[in-house]
Amino acid sequence: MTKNIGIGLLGLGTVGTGVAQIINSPEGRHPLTSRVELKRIALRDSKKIRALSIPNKLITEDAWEVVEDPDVEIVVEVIGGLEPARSLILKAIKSGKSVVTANKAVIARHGEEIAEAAISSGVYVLIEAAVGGGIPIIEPLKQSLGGNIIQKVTGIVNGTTNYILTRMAKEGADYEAVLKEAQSLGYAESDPMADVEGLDAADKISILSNLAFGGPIKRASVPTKGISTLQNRDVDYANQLGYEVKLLAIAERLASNLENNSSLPLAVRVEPTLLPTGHPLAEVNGVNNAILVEGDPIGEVMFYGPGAGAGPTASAVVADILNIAGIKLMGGEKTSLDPLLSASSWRECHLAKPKEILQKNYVRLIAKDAPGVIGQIGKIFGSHNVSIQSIVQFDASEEDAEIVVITHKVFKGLLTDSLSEIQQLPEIKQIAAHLSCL
Ligand SMILES: NC(=O)C1=CN([C@@H]2O[C@H](COP(=O)(O)OP(=O)(O)OC[C@H]3O[C@@H](n4cnc5c(N)ncnc54)[C@H](OP(=O)(O)O)[C@@H]3O)[C@@H](O)[C@H]2O)C=CC1
Ligand SMILES: N[C@@H](CC=O)C(=O)O
Repeated sequence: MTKNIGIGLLGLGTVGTGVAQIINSPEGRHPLTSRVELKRIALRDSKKIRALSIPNKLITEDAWEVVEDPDVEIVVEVIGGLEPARSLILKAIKSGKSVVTANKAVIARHGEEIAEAAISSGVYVLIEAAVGGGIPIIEPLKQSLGGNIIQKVTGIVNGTTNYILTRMAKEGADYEAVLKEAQSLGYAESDPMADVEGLDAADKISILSNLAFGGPIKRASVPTKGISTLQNRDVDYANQLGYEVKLLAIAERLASNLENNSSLPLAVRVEPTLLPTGHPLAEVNGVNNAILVEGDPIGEVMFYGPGAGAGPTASAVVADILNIAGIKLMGGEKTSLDPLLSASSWRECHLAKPKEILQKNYVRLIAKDAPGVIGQIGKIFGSHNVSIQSIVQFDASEEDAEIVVITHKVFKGLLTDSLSEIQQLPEIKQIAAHLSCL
């Protein structure tokens, strides 16, 4: 019998612990599970090992020992952050080891460099856990949907913020308290600002966009707005008007026919968005994520499930480990011959200018409660060709009114121009909120 495949685990926190638990309990699982073996595990502080029976000799506080260990054939990177994660991954690849990572931050920024290194070393880098936690979405985009022209990917891809928004909307829970809870459940990033400011979702949509449309975009240029400034009253007004508010990550192609070799324009963004009640993503609650993919000829297909936490994320990491182990046990790696598994880019893509993007909008204005204000607002929108779906007045106080406008789809530039003009009206005190709508 051939020897088992040696695994080097970088990180033994929420995800690393989940991975170790699965590998150490192969009974009842796929037979390949008992053919992979933890050989070395790194964490920063070895006193922090959780309730796991792991022999001391496997543990090190020096992550480089893991990537350099000759018994390690697959390196699993679940330490997070950019450095030393990037350098450890590159070193592992250079040493001929395949890599499995859940680190979307590093893949969104250095994915091209890592993919190129992997191809030239003939090893795999698999990233299923980097987007959607336990939901299979990377492999479906790389393989199962390969025959489609993808039009749009719309996702709830951050479990922490969806958990917070759900608890706030359903129970009126306090933002700070629910965020702490999400941290203690292992959902949040080590710096939870990455979750609540939308950065984690922007990492994930950059990765999905690359897979869906065939080329990388500049991660730093993805327009990103999180939920930290979202106000309860907007969630409340949205609900009254028949919408749910979710942090959506969207990547959409803006051209159907392209001249050969020209760059594909994309609209990619992360922002709190109103979804009509009844939209499939409006029903996705708690830590769950969902990714709706629209393609030709498939139409719409939605991937749904737990988007964060030890078990679901470890499920995706271990699936990648077993994929690679299976190939190795069958007689070796063959990545450079296997473009679908390696997922290298094949086209140039670029982000469209914001003013070229069509979207529906929710705008909340605070105005003096004076006759004719709504008419004036409507007139200005009309003069910029911004068509209004609804305009509703809510009373904020005795003197002030809150006016909520929902527009039809309009170029962002036209909306911005009309809001600048509306802001000059003497009756308008503030443009208090501007969100997009589906
Ligand atoms: N938690 C989740 O639900 C999900 C997480 N991910 C991703 O998985 C990765 C890990 O996340 P998670 O498990 O939650 O993070 P944790 O903070 O819980 O765990 C990180 C682990 O890495 C160790 N570590 C950090 N830096 C080093 C270093 N330089 N050398 C050695 N060990 C180090 C930490 O050690 P110590 O504790 O001693 O500091 C800890 O064991 C991240 O990239 C995250 O984005 C992806 C999907 C879901
Ligand atoms: N912090 C992330 C973890 C999974 O990617 C999230 O909340 O989704």
